[in-house]
Amino acid sequence: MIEAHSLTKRYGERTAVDDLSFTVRPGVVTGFLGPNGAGKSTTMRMLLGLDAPTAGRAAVNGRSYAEHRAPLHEVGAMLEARSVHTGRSAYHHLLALAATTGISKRRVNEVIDLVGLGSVARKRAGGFSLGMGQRLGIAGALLGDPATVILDEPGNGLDPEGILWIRNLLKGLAAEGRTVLVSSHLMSEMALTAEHLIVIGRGRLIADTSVAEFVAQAAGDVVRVRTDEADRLCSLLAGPDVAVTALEAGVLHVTGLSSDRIGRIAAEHGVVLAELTPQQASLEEAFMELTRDAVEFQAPAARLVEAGGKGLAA
Ligand SMILES: Nc1ncnc2c1ncn2[C@@H]1O[C@H](COP(=O)(O)OP(=O)(O)OP(=O)(O)O)[C@@H](O)[C@H]1O
Repeated sequence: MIEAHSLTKRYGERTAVDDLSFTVRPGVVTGFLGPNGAGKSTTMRMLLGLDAPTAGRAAVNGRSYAEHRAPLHEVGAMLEARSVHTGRSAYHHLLALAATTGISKRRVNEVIDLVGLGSVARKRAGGFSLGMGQRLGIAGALLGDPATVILDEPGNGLDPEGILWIRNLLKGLAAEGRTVLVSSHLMSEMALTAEHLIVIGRGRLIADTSVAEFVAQAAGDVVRVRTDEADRLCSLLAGPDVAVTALEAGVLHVTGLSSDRIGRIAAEHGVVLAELTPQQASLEEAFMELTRDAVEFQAPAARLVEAGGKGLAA
């Protein structure tokens, strides 16, 4: 179990993490999401005692990291996959790590097999690909057979097979009753891996919810409508809380009205609909929607136009 209580970290004027509280429970994979610069890495470093909070406190399995007598057995982490002595082999890197906490050679060989590095374990880690480096980082995190695992972007640099492997690994670790907190930018992957999400933006908590609820909350009542009379339908749907976006010719995305209501309005006015589909947002869309105000660097977004307003956004 991981607990953050009002965690705050300031760097001079900049507040990287702002009064952040959450609990990560064992048994499910929890995704840790947020736009670039949201404070994910800073939070993870504070959970691991690598950064001191300006205020608040963090606990892993009931105690702060520093209070654990054998921290590698409590929490395994991979923050930067490349924090490896590049001249050492994967085997010797792990052996050196193991030696500091009395972990056996047998366990070193076990984790090497677990992450699929058996054939290259005696090679210099400096020559490893990004994906192999990630596997080595994960091996290091699992060395102490920890009850809690914290991984920052573990899928980085992995090919599709590697991504599938990490998904199954994380789910397996959670199924064994471990606490698994994992950050990622790969939303589609997170949707398949995580059951629960903690989403932050500008250092603050945006959501602490299940993946299903997160998506449902963001999806709102978007309905996809296809018709040859898009402009006319747009005027007919006009209302104070209704927004219509034209994504392509003849296709409208409507929010603020149910598909039932849209269908009735169209029928009343003889507008023929070729499609009327309530939309399920992807995790990516839900994430973009809920963190829109929290991103640091923003590209111009697609324009939304009130139905019946000055026209449709292209
Ligand atoms: N050592 C530091 N000194 C000053 N500012 C820092 C330091 N570390 C992080 N920051 C700032 O704190 C904020 C949060 O950074 P952090 O790396 O935790 O975000 P992140 O969510 O992990 O981002 P990314 O997804 O890009 O990795 C950023 O604005 C960053 O510039």
